Amino acid sequence: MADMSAPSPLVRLQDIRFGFPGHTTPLFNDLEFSLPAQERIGLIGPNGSGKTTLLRVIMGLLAPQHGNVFFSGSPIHTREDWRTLRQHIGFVFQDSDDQLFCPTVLEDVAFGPRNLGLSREHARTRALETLADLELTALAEAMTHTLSGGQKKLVALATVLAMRPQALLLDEPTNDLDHDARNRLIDILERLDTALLIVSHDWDFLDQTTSRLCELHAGQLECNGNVTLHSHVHAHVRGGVPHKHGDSSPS
Ligand SMILES: Nc1ncnc2c1ncn2[C@@H]1O[C@H](COP(=O)(O)OP(=O)(O)OP(=O)(O)O)[C@@H](O)[C@H]1O
Repeated sequence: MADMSAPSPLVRLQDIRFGFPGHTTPLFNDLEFSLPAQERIGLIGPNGSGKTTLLRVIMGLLAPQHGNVFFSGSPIHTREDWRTLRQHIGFVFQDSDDQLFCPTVLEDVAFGPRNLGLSREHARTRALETLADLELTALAEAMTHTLSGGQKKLVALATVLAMRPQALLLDEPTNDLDHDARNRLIDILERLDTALLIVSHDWDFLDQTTSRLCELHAGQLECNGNVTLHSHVHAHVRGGVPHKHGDSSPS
């Protein structure tokens, strides 16, 4: 019997079917997924399996042909519902240029808080705090278009964190990052208490930042059990990809 006292997951996908127009087979079929508060999930799957598309469905950027998206236990129906979800779930795009559109870094990072209704001054303070947390203060007045790919990625993360989200969806966050920036990102994510859903082909990064893996394969999502005490990545044959598993799984 369901535990009625269990808190609702932050995000839930119920019975999702989605296909792009013109494609004969849907990308997702009867897909189910839950992201509980503070859970850290790595989303893996072959190229073209639909990982980015899944993040876009969660954010309401693509509408499924069937099924429901829930935020904190409530099904999303209206534009206002989507607005609420987007205020609490931050999406860091694969391409930072899709995320950064203001002339300066500070303006970009203050944009989200302004949208949440904070005053200009409060939004600026929030943006500066967020940049300081990420050790990016030196970039505050920089023109966004002059940043390197790695700097843009961290600033894109700052634009989302400035909104104090309950969950972060990150699409291939280590692309464009050199070794130091990648380590900085790992440190930053470790310090957060938000839920995480990270799409990545970087196994080592997922091993360090997440505690469960979900694999997209043939339109379905398969998630392993909790991996909290003992986890490792190895070349276990499941869909031909390495995966992480917990004590309960056979090695
Ligand atoms: N706007 C679109 N219109 C039509 N087809 C699309 C569109 N966006 C993606 N697709 C197709 O949908 C499938 C899934 O794409 P998606 O980018 O979600 O996969 P992915 O798992 O993130 O891939 P990768 O690991 O290569 O980043 C691919 O076959 C892709 O070509």
